[in-house]
Amino acid sequence: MSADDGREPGTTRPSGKPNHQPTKQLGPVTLRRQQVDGGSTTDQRLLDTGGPTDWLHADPWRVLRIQAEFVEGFGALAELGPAVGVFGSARTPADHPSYTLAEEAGRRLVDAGFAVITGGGPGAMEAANKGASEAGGTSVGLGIELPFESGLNPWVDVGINFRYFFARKTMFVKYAQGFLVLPGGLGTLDELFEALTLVQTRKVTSFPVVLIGHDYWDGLVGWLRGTALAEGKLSEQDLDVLTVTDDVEEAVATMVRAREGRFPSPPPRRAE
Ligand SMILES: C/C(=C\CNc1ncnc2c1ncn2[C@@H]1O[C@H](COP(=O)(O)O)[C@@H](O)[C@H]1O)CO
Repeated sequence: MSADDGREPGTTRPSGKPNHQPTKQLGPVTLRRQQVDGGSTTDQRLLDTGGPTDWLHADPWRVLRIQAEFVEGFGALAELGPAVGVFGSARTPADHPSYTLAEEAGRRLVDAGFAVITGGGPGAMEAANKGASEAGGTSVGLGIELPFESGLNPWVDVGINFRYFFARKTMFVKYAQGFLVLPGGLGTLDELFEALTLVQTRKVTSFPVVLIGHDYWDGLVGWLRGTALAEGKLSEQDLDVLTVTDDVEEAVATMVRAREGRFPSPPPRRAE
């Protein structure tokens, strides 16, 4: 519909075409015949609170929610400073050695000047947030809306709740300079392999990934080297960023070294 034909945009128009079928123009999208919703106007649907709400959940509108997640995430984390992501099982109980290691990791990372970013959930995430918060550092939780809602753990001091995994995952890799990965299941493996893929494809550079716990991770690393690498499915270089240790202090030292490599002292200012 043209803007100068005297009719409200997006409403029914006699076109002169067969049967004067209603036409609706939504930006670049044209709808005709039964695709046009019952001839109601935009403001009518806005004010008619009893009306159908399906449009709220339509994919084109979902884009705005997705966009909002990026805007809110970028806004909340813009001034975070150097940070490390800590990942691990949501099911790690508080009396498990992995919980203690995650807590120690959170604390040591803060002592080394890092903010700590986790998935904001229970288990290893909670432990890392606890260590970071108790050490007086910045304890970030990027939560995810799940059908079995567990909410942000109580040790998250800066929390954002995401609906979309992909928006949340962007925040992890954008704001963390490396990952410490404790024993975990599918969620942890997803986060681990996303980081390795982004390094392999040079989407992120200088991004150390430290797996904590030889007993848990050696089998996986052995398979990556003995099968995936041996059969040419990845290259030695792709695994260069990956180390395994039982020593949290060493894991944090790896992050510090990477930070020093990535952020050398700034060049002297030029005289004006
Ligand atoms: C399973 C339970 C709660 C799940 N709650 C979560 N909250 C936030 N983030 C989560 C949650 N579950 C998984 N994640 C993400 O995946 C990683 C852990 O997954 P895993 O399969 O447990 O290894 C973790 O790093 C999060 O980013 C009930 O307790």
